[in-house]
Amino acid sequence: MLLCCRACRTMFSRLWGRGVRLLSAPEATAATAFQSPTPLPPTWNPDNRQDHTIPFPFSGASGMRAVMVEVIPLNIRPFTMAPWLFSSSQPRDYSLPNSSWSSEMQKLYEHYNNMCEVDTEGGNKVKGAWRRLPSYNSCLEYVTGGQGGSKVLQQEARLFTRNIEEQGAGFEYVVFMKKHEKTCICVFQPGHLLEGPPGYVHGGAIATMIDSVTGTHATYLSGLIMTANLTINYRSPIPLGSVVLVHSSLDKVEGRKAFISCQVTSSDGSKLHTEATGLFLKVDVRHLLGA
Ligand SMILES: CCCCCCCCCC(=O)SCCNC(=O)CCNC(=O)[C@H](O)C(C)(C)COP(=O)(O)OP(=O)(O)OC[C@H]1O[C@@H](n2cnc3c(N)ncnc32)[C@H](O)[C@@H]1OP(=O)(O)O
Repeated sequence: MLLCCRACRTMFSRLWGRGVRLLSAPEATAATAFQSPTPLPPTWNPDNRQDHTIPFPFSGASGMRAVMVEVIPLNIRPFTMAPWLFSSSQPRDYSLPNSSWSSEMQKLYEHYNNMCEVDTEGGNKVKGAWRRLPSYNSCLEYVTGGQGGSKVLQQEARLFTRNIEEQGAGFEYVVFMKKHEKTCICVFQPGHLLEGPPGYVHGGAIATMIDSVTGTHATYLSGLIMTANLTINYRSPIPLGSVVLVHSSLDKVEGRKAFISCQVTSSDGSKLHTEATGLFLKVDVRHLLGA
């Protein structure tokens, strides 16, 4: 599906949370080459996204760009957002290593990354049990497309955990998802701006990471979700600048509800810092829009 007009966007908003994935530019190019029954509008040019800016009259927001989406009829659905919808360049993937990462953080990243699915030179994928989840600092705009009911989320909004510009000062983390066991693991290095008690991480920052990791996990499992309940027990303080693991596992799914449990441990797993349980409810995009 090419998001090029009001009808497509309306369809996209209806499919949101039911296995919709935005395609990357190379994927979109391949899809149009092999699957599109009709030629794409001349405005579609993945190599120069500035050229396919199109008017977006029904929301009042001009400059929306066309993107490709793919509907994936699987139980576990990727939920890759594409902030380049609003940008002429690829967004920064915050889950990739940077110079602030300690050697321990880097080592753990490589440990899990080496077990991920990889692309080979021939274009084939070598299956790995894990998948690194990319992480961006902004989400795309949601539209209802309904008459008079469209609402656009603030373009200036930024994901809470990714809005500290100084590398290493705030939340440095990467989430990996194990495909078949419905578990996620996050390697987390809390920076000095997350202080609570002297030298230790603030409980709210720990709660934020737990909500983010379990919420991301629930999103990949169920689509669009909201946290309904989070119960946290703090067992031992987390030193600032240390590296910890946030383990997330799906306990059960009951209708719209996903029950997830979580433990924050030292990097070798020997020390329990925090444990939590969360309830996530699958919601319709209209819930976010207050419709
Ligand atoms: C890819 C990037 C990912 C980034 C990840 C970031 C994740 C961050 C996630 C968040 O932080 S979300 C923000 C914090 N959460 C909120 O602001 C949610 C505010 N609450 C609501 O919007 C609604 O209350 C909610 C969507 C949670 C539920 O409203 P609904 O109208 O959809 O559900 P309803 O009240 O009809 O209840 C449905 C069922 O859930 C149960 N339920 C609802 N809230 C509950 C609760 N708090 N505790 C226990 N059960 C609850 C309720 O009893 C009922 O059970 P039964 O079906 O068995 O009768």
